[in-house]
Amino acid sequence: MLRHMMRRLVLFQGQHQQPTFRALRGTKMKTPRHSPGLALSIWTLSSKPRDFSQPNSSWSPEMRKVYDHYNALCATDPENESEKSPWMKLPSYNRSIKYATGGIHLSKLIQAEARLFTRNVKEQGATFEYVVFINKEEKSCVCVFQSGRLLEGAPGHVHGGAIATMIDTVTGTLAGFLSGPIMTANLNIDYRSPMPLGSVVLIHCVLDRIERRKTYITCKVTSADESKLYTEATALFVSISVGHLFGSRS
Ligand SMILES: CCCCC/C=C\C/C=C\C/C=C\C/C=C\CCCC(=O)SCCNC(=O)CCNC(=O)[C@H](O)C(C)(C)COP(=O)(O)OP(=O)(O)OC[C@H]1O[C@@H](n2cnc3c(N)ncnc32)[C@H](O)[C@@H]1OP(=O)(O)O
Repeated sequence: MLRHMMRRLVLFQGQHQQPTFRALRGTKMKTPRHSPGLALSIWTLSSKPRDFSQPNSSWSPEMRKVYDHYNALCATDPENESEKSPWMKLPSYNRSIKYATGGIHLSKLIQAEARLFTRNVKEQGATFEYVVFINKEEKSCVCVFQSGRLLEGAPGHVHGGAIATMIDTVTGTLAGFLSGPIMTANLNIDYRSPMPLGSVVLIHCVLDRIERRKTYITCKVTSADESKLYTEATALFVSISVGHLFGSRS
């Protein structure tokens, strides 16, 4: 079965050369030597999966305010339509495979019950509410994150593992945008001050460098007004072939 699914993924690889995020960016980046060029284009999904990046009623006024601020940055200036904004909002699904062409069908074939860790609770606002905005020119991103009541660690504060999850997700999203399919190889986190449960924070990530298959990202987590530093991190992502997920070492 696994071998069959892998063959399907490899077939997709052969048919399409545009990784999702590269297609979204519309600019050419140097493809890492081992990047498989997985068939990824959210435009060609056969039916529409739920996009978790849309506002919902669990969002606090502060979450909505920061979201509106970054969302406005994504809009093209009507007085200067030829100049596209470097900012874009990323969609967010409950399975990463839904980013692939035919993703809905693949997501039913491959471990149909699996869900992305950060998007697996139906109750809105209970765990991870977040949206990622990418700045294509700066090779950076900002994630607006509101923690829910089920993420408690120290009383009244966000669990360090939940913070690590969000840092992995956001640094990984930026690395995936820049380098195609990747996996986290190394994540270093310094927790500087406790993060109040239910608060809205910003996760700022920027590309440090790309060396062959290695993409290095740095990250800072701050309060929504950026006056308080909660967490700092560095992350290393290694480009993989799809076969790597099925046990191949190529
Ligand atoms: C279907 C594809 C999906 C792709 C998804 C992409 C984007 C999707 C977008 C949105 C999805 C939404 C959010 C989620 C996004 C991301 C967050 C989740 C990511 C994860 O949560 S993922 C789970 C945790 N992750 C693992 O489960 C990895 C286990 N691990 C391995 O699978 C291997 O270990 C691997 C692949 C890392 C490397 O293996 P390998 O055999 O391919 O490569 P090799 O070992 O040769 O290393 C090559 C060069 O990296 C250097 N290097 C390697 N490891 C290092 C380390 N730790 N420290 C320092 N340097 C290191 C070497 O020194 C060498 O460097 P040099 O080239 O200079 O010699």
